[in-house]
Amino acid sequence: MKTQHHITSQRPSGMPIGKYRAFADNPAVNPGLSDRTWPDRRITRAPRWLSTDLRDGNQALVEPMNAERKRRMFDLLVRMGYKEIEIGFPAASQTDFDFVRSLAEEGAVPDDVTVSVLTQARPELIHRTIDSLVGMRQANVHLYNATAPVFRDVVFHNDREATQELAVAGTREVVAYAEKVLGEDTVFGYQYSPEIFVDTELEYALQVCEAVMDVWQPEDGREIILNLPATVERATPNLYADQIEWMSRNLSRREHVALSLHPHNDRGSGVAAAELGLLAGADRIEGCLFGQGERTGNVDLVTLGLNLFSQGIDPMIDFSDIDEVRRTVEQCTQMDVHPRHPYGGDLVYTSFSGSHQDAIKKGFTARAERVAAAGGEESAVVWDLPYLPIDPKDVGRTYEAVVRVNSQSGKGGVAYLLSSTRHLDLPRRLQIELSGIVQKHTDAYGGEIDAEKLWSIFADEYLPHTAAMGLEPWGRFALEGTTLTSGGEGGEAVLTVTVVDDGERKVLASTGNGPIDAFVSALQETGVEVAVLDYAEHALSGGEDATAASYVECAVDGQVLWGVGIDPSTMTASFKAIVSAVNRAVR
Ligand SMILES: CC(=O)SCCNC(=O)CCNC(=O)[C@H](O)C(C)(C)COP(=O)(O)OP(=O)(O)OC[C@H]1O[C@@H](n2cnc3c(N)ncnc32)[C@H](O)[C@@H]1OP(=O)(O)O
Ligand SMILES: CC(C)C(=O)C(=O)O
Repeated sequence: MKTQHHITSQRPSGMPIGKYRAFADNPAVNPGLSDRTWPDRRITRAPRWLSTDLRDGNQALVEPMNAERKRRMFDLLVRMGYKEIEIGFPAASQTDFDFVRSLAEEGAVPDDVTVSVLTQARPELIHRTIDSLVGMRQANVHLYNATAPVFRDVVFHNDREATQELAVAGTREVVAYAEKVLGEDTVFGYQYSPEIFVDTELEYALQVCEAVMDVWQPEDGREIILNLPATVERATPNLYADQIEWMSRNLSRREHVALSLHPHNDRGSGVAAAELGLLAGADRIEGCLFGQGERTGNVDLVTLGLNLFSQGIDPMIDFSDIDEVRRTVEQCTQMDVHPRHPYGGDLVYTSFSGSHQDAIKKGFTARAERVAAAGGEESAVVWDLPYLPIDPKDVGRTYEAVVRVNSQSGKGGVAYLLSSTRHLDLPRRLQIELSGIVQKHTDAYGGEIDAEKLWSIFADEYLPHTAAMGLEPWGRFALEGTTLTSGGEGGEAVLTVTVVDDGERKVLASTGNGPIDAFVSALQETGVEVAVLDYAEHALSGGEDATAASYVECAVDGQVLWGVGIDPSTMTASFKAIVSAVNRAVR
């Protein structure tokens, strides 16, 4: 046999790559830091979060949220613990304006929450925006204008000076109008975003931000939020981190600046960009739950928060009922969260494949032992489970969905499902036998075997006389009753067994070293040769009428196979298990 070392069949795609340029090659946007510090840093605490679900998220919806859906989203964000919430673009529509007014008039914004509203740098829009805030306790106006060359040239037909002047004049207008309109009761703050920051020449972006700061005059107790958006994500996240570190180093009055990130996800690396940007010195992140937002979305606040959680860092946001969060977001946005979405998707804690299920099952067993050794103190034992980066229970998921069985599954998954839903702890060789039986079903019918279906397959195979799932009883033998008396010669067990053998009631009497030995001898009277090879049992529930499960591996006329019995009496459960094995052998 030859071994293959290289795949050599790749060929040029023929796609028009000549149209594109490497972003990193532009020295105006790539600071080319050789002394960057972010790669050696660690994130040790949560940043300030701003949810822009009601603005950037909302403006990206086919059908923007109505007042009722906006309110439901707002209340969710407050419940989860977001302290900065962008509640809309009040100048965009009457719905947005009225929503802001309703929050102000109903006093619906908790004292520790600051709302924010977005506006273009156009006086009439600024006025309308600030008018919406009257009576609000704490509010930020967020003003933006695009600063990147293609926007200056193509969209605004403005040179650098005029673009900077738009930002400066807009800021002046905000300050002047807010002073005129908002009363003493409103704590008023300001945020500026050079939109399309990532494509803007860095020196120029810095210059515009400085000019805006000169108007706002940040100082102690008067911060400015400077938000540096990856309006369209354009490069690998390390480049965004370099840009952020460069800005953070070069901004004057840095101690009065809340340096904010606003990543989008066009290249699918919004989360990575946000995390590297934090390492690079940012203080604050703007995003949306489950990454709603323009095109491929804003950065996902759920993933960012739970990424922190998985590292033992408090996200300062409550994700303990992730399904409720997801349901509310789906209702409000009328968009589905993908089943594979990190942390919140339907399938993200689920394993179908055999080796994963096996490892998870072993992981749960090992963890239970460690927790027991720690005196039952769950949080004293570090989470370290195969394939599960966080404990699904911590976000309100049950363990039932962790393992789902289909044609890719093995014994571990099948055993896990029976154990978690029916509390049956099958011996290893029985797991292997059952897995083969389940595999035949999945091969024949495809699809998933859920817990109910698995139980019906199991009951039909091993418990044919249990009135489970309305299954037809089958099998040569049915056990009607047994009477055990001890005290035979030499302390032998003396047993009377009543069975129905192919429709005929038989009363069999026998003796043996113990009840099982006597039962096997009784069956021999019917012409069946049985030897018990292995035996296991456990209780199924606590209390006086605890039900027992018995598993018996038998050689029946030379054929080795398992039987299962369930009965309130351990002894009867083991007799039933032997009958189960015999019936299976002669089926
Ligand atoms: C990256 C982002 O997400 S930015 C936020 C974007 N969100 C939204 O736009 C949602 C809400 N927007 C709207 O409802 C509308 O755009 C409105 C009500 C604000 C304005 O509507 P209109 O007056 O009809 O203008 P329109 O949306 O077409 O805006 C384009 C004009 O605004 C100018 N403009 C765009 N952005 C800005 C800005 N930040 N500051 C000043 N002027 C701007 C454009 O240059 C253009 O001017 P022109 O007509 O002289 O060529
Ligand atoms: C207004 C700004 C912050 C924005 O939404 C963007 O650049 O994506």
